[in-house]
Amino acid sequence: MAPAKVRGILERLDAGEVVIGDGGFVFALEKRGYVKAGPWTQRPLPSTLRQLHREFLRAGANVMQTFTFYASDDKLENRGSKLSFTGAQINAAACDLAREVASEGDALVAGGVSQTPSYLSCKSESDVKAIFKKQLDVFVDKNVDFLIAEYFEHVEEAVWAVEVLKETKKPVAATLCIGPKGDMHGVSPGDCAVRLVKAGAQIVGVNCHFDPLTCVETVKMMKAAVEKAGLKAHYMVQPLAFHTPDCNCQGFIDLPEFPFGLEPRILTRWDMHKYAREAYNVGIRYIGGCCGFEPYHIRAVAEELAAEKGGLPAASEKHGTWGAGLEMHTKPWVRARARRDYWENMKPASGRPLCPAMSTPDGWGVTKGDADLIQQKEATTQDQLKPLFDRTKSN
Ligand code: MET
Ligand SMILES: [Zn+2]
Repeated sequence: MAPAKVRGILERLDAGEVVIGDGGFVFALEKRGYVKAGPWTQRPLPSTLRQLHREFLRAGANVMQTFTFYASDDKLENRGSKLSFTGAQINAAACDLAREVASEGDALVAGGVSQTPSYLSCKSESDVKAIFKKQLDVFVDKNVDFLIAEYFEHVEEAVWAVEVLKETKKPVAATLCIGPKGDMHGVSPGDCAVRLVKAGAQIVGVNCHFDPLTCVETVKMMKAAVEKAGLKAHYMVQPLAFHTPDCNCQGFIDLPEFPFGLEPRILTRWDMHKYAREAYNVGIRYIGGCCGFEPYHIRAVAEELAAEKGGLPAASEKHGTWGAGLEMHTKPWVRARARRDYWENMKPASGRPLCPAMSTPDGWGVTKGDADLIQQKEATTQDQLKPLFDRTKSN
């Protein structure tokens, strides 16, 4: 049960407050060796999740998202996973853990649904909605504070998700994983946002797939279109913590480094200051992170917005704004870096000889409606992989 005194998401946003989101769970847990890239969510992970939620809370996050990314029954069955847990069990455990940690601070619990293999495989609207409904039943039972439809490449599916989530009467946020070029069917960010608001989402924006400033730019386009249509909404952004200047409309999924070689692209904490300020300046008030975001990235967002938030997060005790914590460093030249203008102007070297600054995205251009994207339940065989390997070689 939610403690009565915690103020809701709309109450906070309506009052003009900044709400800080959490970070990238699937990527963080994959690196720590607890989830597999692709299926991502496959089982409850009590102690690991509790610790990660706590780290984001300590870093200043006001929202604990349930670790339910891709935890719909159709995705869990996907690609031959032999699972010992049902979707309902995984979703319920995720809600309990998020609530346990949220109650340790002033945080809210958000139940999340994401795009489904059923949609990509061209199943009907009612089939896809039934998948969302199953996850939603658990979120209602566990009384999450609000709902997020996140990581949708096609606005049509996101609208279906919002329509289902709305039935609960809980606040609904919707974020697409798109950039300025729009969704995978070519619908512009502005049109996507208008459709989501009309479907009933009170908070709209983007998550994942692109770097922070590209995501902020995309949400700015959404905001302009929603306002032009005479509608009202709150805005939200949860970008990657990777630089993606070379991406096409499919975002970082198309980069050759995805998902196991992205490290050289990670944003520094100082890049995060710039992101947080940009997002705030365009009027976005729910500011968080997605893949690549570690707790220290969220701490940087919270530090940049400390004046607006009315204070620093607990984790800043070990940091000090703009490197102030270096005052006690052993080496004098490092102590000399305990100041804002040093970190604000420092250009980090990549340290990687012979590496290009940018990559060429794969650009297979496969999306919903394309036979190659029909999802299967069986594990992919070597025979099925071979033509894919060959195609990559010829690119
Ligand atoms: C691939 S996007 C993943 C979003 C999810 N909220 C996570 O952080 O894990
Ligand atoms: Zn992500």
